[in-house]
Amino acid sequence: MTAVVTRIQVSGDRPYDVLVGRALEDELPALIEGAAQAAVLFSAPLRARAEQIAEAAGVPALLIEVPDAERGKTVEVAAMCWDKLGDNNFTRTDVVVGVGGGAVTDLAGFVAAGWLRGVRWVPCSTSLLGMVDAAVGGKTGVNIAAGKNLVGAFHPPAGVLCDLDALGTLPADDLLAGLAEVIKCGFIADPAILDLIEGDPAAVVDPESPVLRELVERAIRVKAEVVGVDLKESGLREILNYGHTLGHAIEKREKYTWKHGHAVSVGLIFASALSHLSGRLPVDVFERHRAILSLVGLPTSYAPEAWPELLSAMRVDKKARAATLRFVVLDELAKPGILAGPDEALLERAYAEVAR
Ligand SMILES: NC(=O)c1ccc[n+]([C@@H]2O[C@H](COP(=O)([O-])OP(=O)(O)OC[C@H]3O[C@@H](n4cnc5c(N)ncnc54)[C@H](O)[C@@H]3O)[C@@H](O)[C@H]2O)c1
Ligand SMILES: O=C(O)C(=O)C[C@@H](O)[C@H](O)[C@H](O)COP(=O)(O)O
Ligand SMILES: [Zn+2]
Repeated sequence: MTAVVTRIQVSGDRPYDVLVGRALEDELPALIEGAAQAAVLFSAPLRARAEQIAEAAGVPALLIEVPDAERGKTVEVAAMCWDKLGDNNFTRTDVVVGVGGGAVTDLAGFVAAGWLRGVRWVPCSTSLLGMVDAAVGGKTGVNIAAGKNLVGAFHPPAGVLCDLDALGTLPADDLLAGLAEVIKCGFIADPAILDLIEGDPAAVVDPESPVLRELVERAIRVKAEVVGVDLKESGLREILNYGHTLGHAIEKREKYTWKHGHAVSVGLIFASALSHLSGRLPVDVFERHRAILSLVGLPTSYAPEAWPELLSAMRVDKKARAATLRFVVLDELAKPGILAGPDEALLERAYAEVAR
């Protein structure tokens, strides 16, 4: 039987496809046509897959190993990669390939965006979170001391490969992290996602299950529709940041040792509490957040004493405008909006829902 490949188009000035399927490495040569060489960025756990992808590229490939997870998402690591491209005479027709989870593909995209002011790149996503979110939409970047993803560029890829075979080796906790972004998509745009998870929570953590594939494709479609009309986050794209204002603050406080998806999970409780306590979101939808995130085993609470530090970290969130904090909230299921400048008492009451 021929394996089915699903192609989801992302529109925009330079449209591209997100491919979901199995054994997708043979799709790479078409995406990098005209390149004389490829730089394949990867971290240690993905060495074997990176070598396989480098082999399939059909052009000489420079393998560049970077530190794993958030340790690789730094300006210093990006500079190390640029030095290697320079040493190997990378020109504008050459291509950067990222093989890994969201951390490696965010870095690879940033390296590509900076090199010669922008060369082609292809994320070969290997984590659930990467497939449904990080590899799609052209947000690339690194973390700095002041906060998460504060330096980066919008630089859409030439195409995205989401090879479901990779999920077979993904640690269970990282699969869970990806589910947080899938659940986010359920609340902001596609409630069928929530029904699927609530209907069969065991299937959603089985890398072989058709339910997981359906969730991957649904979440990608949500993201593709949004970034296809608002690449640079001038409006609509902000909805993808639901749960992230507090989530990023937690990641910073934890010195990036918490998984992004776990921090977003706590952030979703906070954002839904803010939505409800500001009189916008009915209580049942608010409570559904805690229920579904707990059902799959994601965290829903965080340290009570952390609030002052988190509030200060949230002030450098990209959605803030001058001193005004802005949050993505829900008015009802699948109806996101913006809450600008909530008073501190309201923020504290929402945090009490997290700190319990
Ligand atoms: N650019 C965007 O739009 C966007 C969207 C969402 C998240 N992100 C970023 O993505 C990052 C999180 O991504 P993540 O959850 O994939 O974490 P990650 O990239 O840190 O990967 C988590 C761990 O899983 C390992 N791993 C990945 N795939 C594997 C596989 N198939 N087999 C074995 N091990 C594997 C990695 O080596 C790492 O140790 C964060 O930095 C976040 O800010 C970016
Ligand atoms: O693609 C987006 O836009 C998102 O907000 C998706 C988020 O899940 C993702 O974590 C993104 O990297 C956050 O972007 P940031 O601009 O807040 O750093
Ligand atoms: Zn995210």
